[in-house]
Amino acid sequence: MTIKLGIPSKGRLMADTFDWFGARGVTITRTGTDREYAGRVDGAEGVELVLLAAGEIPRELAAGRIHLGVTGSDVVQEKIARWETKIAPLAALGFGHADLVLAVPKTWTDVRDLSDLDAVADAFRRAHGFRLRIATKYHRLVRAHLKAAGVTSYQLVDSQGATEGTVANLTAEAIADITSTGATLDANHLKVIGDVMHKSQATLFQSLTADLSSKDEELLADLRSKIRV
Ligand SMILES: Nc1ncnc2c1ncn2[C@@H]1O[C@H](COP(=O)(O)OP(=O)(O)OP(=O)(O)O)[C@@H](O)[C@H]1O
Ligand SMILES: O=P(O)(O)OC[C@H]1O[C@H](OP(=O)(O)OP(=O)(O)O)[C@H](O)[C@@H]1O
Repeated sequence: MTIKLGIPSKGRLMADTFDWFGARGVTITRTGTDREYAGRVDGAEGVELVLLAAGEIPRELAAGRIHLGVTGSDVVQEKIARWETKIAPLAALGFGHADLVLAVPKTWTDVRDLSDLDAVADAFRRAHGFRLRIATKYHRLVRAHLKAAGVTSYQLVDSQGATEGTVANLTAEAIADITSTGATLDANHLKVIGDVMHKSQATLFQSLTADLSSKDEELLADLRSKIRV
């Protein structure tokens, strides 16, 4: 019996997660070659490391295939319908900060907030015969935010990467994506409008659906007390 701990398999999110656990006396190390997705956990008994793409950790938590997982709060809320019923946040980890924002061309000087966008979107539809396109991979979060703001004349077009480029490529009029420094938006001549739709950061989550034997409950309680969450 082990507790399965899902950690992002690459990049800053992986390195910062290793540091966060290390600072609490739980040492995570990769084993094998650089390209081998294997590792070990020392300092807590019965914890198995599962290295996963950050974007897949929400699904694994919701399905109960891992007990604990670290990923951005944005991907959990985006990928899992009624996420609170399947996944519980245990601790915000203080890194991986990113804001989900809506952005339009800087040349749209009259558009500063969502009510301006709503007006432009209606005019766009009348002029072009189709709805203004917003490129994003955050469909659920963007739809919920625009619905709450009463914006209806738009369509989402899926973009799984390089989203800020879609406006110059003429496949969208606006984008919704995460930003941290703002450099990518700026380089692509875009400006943020309206409020931040979601403030994301790396978070330790617990699955509410994973099976736990009584031995697992003990292992989990031991790990949680060591990392103080
Ligand atoms: N520039 C950034 N600054 C801070 N956090 C970021 C940034 N880009 C992505 N993230 C965060 O990283 C997490 C993973 O994002 P995402 O699934 O897009 O991963 P990715 O890096 O594209 O990985 P993959 O290539 O494996 O899909 C998200 O929670 C997101 O908020
Ligand atoms: O505000 P900034 O600091 O410029 O960061 C924002 C960029 O970072 C992420 O992209 P990433 O580099 O992960 O590539 P992606 O476009 O393939 O998702 C995100 O999708 C933005 O494009």
